[in-house]
Amino acid sequence: MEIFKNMETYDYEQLVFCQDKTSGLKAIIAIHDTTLGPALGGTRMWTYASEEDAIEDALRLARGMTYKNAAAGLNLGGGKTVIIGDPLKDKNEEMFRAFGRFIQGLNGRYITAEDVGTTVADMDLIHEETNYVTGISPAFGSSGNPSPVTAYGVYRGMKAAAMEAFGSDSLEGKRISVQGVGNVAYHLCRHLYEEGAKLIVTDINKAAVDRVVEEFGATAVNIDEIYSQEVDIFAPCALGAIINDETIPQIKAKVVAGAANNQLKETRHGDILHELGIVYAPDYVINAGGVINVADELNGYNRERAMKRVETVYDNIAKVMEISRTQGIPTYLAADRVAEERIARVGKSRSQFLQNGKHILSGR
Ligand SMILES: NC(=O)c1ccc[n+]([C@@H]2O[C@H](COP(=O)([O-])OP(=O)(O)OC[C@H]3O[C@@H](n4cnc5c(N)ncnc54)[C@H](O)[C@@H]3O)[C@@H](O)[C@H]2O)c1
Ligand SMILES: CC(C)C[C@H](N)C(=O)O
Repeated sequence: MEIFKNMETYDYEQLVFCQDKTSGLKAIIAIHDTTLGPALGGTRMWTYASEEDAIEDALRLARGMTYKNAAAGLNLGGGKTVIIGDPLKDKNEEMFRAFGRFIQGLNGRYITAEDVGTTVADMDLIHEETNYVTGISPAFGSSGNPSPVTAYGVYRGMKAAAMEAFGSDSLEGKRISVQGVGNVAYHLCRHLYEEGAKLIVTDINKAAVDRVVEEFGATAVNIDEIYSQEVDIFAPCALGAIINDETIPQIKAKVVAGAANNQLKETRHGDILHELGIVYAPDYVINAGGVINVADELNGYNRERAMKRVETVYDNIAKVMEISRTQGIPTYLAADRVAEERIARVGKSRSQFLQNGKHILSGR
């Protein structure tokens, strides 16, 4: 892999490799763009097939956070970490504390939070070493686990996408397939069940499936059967790249709207959905509830204020749909334009000099 060439293609600022032999920490922090502010993005722990796969995932996810934070109207840049390892077997206290010290070394350029494979308890360990971490225990005045809030945002965004596709944002009686029923999707299923939707679910974890079958009357299907279900809405809530050449021909849903990051394997798959008339709610717009919530901690966490802001996911999806419709472009492209225009606009005004007390001459 030509790392610098790859970084140059999408203009990444920084890639940090963190190694700690005692704890077994092998982490990669990717900082994509800090035009709008410090890079905020979660830490994923995953068993990658190769170091290259881990680097690629960190880079892709970090860029996604730049767009997510920009489109959500946050004054934050984009970054992400991947820790190489099995979250069920390889975690230890020293690992997260060592990682916390690496984050501290970046002096606020990167702020972390949860992602797949990490928990509030892990964030609390990081917090032992640095303040640049969010999603820590409410006992510290923090917002805790972001997943239920992400789920609420996805639910609201799904309603906005339904409005576009069906002319009504009611999900009552809608058939909705959900791929992966983990932290976010469990709460999403609860909202959908409470509104009267019919759920069809799958997961590689049987216990997770059983829970939503028992609690929300969901119907379970095999992993590879989820794409071809006769449903109104398909909600990808596991990992990325699941909208691809193999899956698109199977999809019968009129709407794709879910929590997973990087759902389109390639951008051309967003073009194909558009051509087929399938309404795609861009992943980083619809799943921004969690980051909106943890970002509020930077102002001293206020749940009411944070939840008010999470409500904007509905409006943000509606806006992207409107741009797509009026300009005749796919929704993923409409979302990219919203994010890129904001970064360009704000970046331009931030380029004007503003005394910040750290002028090079001030120490003389
Ligand atoms: N947690 C958040 O607040 C948040 C915020 C924004 C985006 N996301 C994204 O949403 C997605 C889900 O996040 P989460 O926190 O719920 O993670 P999670 O690990 O709790 O849930 C993911 C679920 O998907 C299942 N899964 C994995 N591979 C699968 C497969 N091939 N088929 C079916 N199921 C499979 C897992 O067993 C797990 O239950 C991720 O892509 C994450 O990056 C999460
Ligand atoms: C900051 C977080 C809550 C990050 C979250 N995992 C996301 O992808 O948005």
